[in-house]
Amino acid sequence: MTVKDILDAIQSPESTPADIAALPLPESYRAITVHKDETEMFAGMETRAKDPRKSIHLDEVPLPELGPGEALVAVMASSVNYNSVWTSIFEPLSTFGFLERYGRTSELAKRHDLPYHIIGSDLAGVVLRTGPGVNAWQPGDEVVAHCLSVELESSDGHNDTMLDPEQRIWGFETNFGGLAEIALVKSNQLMPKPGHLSWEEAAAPGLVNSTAYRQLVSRNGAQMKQGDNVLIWGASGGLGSYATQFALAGGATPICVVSSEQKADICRSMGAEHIIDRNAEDYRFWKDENTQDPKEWKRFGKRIREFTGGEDIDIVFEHPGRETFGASVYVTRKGGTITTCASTSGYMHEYDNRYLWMSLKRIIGSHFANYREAWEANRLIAKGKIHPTLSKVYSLEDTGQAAYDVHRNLHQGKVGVLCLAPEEGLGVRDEEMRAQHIDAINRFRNV
Ligand SMILES: C/C=C/C(=O)SCCNC(=O)CCNC(=O)[C@H](O)C(C)(C)COP(=O)(O)OP(=O)(O)OC[C@H]1O[C@@H](n2cnc3c(N)ncnc32)[C@H](O)[C@@H]1OP(=O)(O)O
Ligand SMILES: NC(=O)C1=CN([C@@H]2O[C@H](COP(=O)(O)OP(=O)(O)OC[C@H]3O[C@@H](n4cnc5c(N)ncnc54)[C@H](OP(=O)(O)O)[C@@H]3O)[C@@H](O)[C@H]2O)C=CC1
Repeated sequence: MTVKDILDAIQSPESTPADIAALPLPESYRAITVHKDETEMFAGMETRAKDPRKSIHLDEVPLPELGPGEALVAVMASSVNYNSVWTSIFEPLSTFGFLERYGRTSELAKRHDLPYHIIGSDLAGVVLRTGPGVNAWQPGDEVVAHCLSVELESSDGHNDTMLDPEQRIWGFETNFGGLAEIALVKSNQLMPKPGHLSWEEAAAPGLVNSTAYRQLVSRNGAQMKQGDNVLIWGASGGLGSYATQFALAGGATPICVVSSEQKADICRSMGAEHIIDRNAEDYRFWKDENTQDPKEWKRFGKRIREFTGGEDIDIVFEHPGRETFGASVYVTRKGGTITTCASTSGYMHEYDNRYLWMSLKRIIGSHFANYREAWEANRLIAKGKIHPTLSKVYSLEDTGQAAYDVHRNLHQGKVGVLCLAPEEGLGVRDEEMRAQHIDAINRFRNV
């Protein structure tokens, strides 16, 4: 039995769930990996020069054993997230340390501690097998998977599954991720695939959409409400393209920051009216590597006030980190919120704390989304209220190039990867609903 036979069975209109369940599993499959013996390959280089095309490999790997509560999924498509960029450049640290630490926790978790790391934190595909104790999902089910892996043996995570002490991001802090022909997930990561989307469209939103939902909308995040002025950095990027949609759909006013006219046009096409091109307006928040320029914060704040009729920002959707954080804290209104989930430009932030405490602002740390939030975010995609922002699709062989493009900020929205799907556009089950939303679904394509 080969992976090709699995694909044939999935694509055959005659296949029943029983046929999929009866398929023998292959001994090996193709997967995108980084190698443990290469973690020092970029030592001494500046971040920008580290090239994912050199560290990312396409390998034939053995199929992992299926454990209780788990599922093996035939991956039709996946997407590139920035966490795979971090893994591929071994920053801020090598992810093999995460796999070693996980491997020490139990006999079953030892499977993850390997000399190669199969990366990727999104998938759309078909359930092949489920382990003992899995009842809600069957072979043949068409699914997407969110990337929250938890054990839930500690009460710490029982209200909010992100607070589990054994919380991990699948395909980043665990092995057997989604950039592969087959993936291993915990069954509670599975969610129904939205029927109006193709495999690659369905695989695109998962991680970033769920993260933006918690960070901006959820009671665990900024609790955005109607009329809020929301400053969104990278508003046409992975996270930002969903934050912009949430702001617009929720009756808030996004103030979108981008770095080119082309990206400004994308934001306008989503319905945003207030757009700041940070390149054209040439903000220099840092005079040199160690000194910020509050005059530039003020110039930025004045520009925002021009848009809002004098109002300041209720919520900042932060992720660039060091480069922008001082400005983000400054432009937030009295009592407003800065919510942050990342530090792409550097994690040692500096800001003037007087503007935080004297104006009673709050900084909220946010990370991915709990089970429920991930489910709610996927439901919004399935209902056609939020749309994928897929721009370009790569083959599995070209994943290194896809990660390079994301690392160098050459992409728009999300980039997809075809895993088993032989071409784009397959997997749509609800043509009628698709037709209703087709312009929004294609908004980011080939721009
Ligand atoms: C969904 C997608 C998401 C993204 O894309 S996010 C972006 C990508 N992700 C990242 O860049 C994050 C990568 N991860 C990291 O950089 C590291 O992962 C962390 C900095 C988050 C954590 O570092 P660590 O070294 O793993 O954790 P420690 O908690 O510092 O543990 C080291 C030792 O320090 C002890 N310790 C922790 N807190 C305290 C404390 N408050 N007082 C004293 N000791 C402490 C621990 O127990 C442990 O000890 P012992 O080594 O013996 O096990
Ligand atoms: N904690 C979590 O759960 C999650 C964290 N992340 C992290 O968030 C970060 C962003 O992810 P994602 O949105 O998918 O990435 P993308 O690269 O798709 O988008 C980020 C956008 O941010 C803007 N940007 C980048 N650098 C700067 C800068 N120095 N100053 C201002 N704007 C900047 C760029 O837009 P432009 O050039 O148009 O301004 C870029 O397109 C990554 O570090 C990622 O690891 C992502 C998802 C989940």
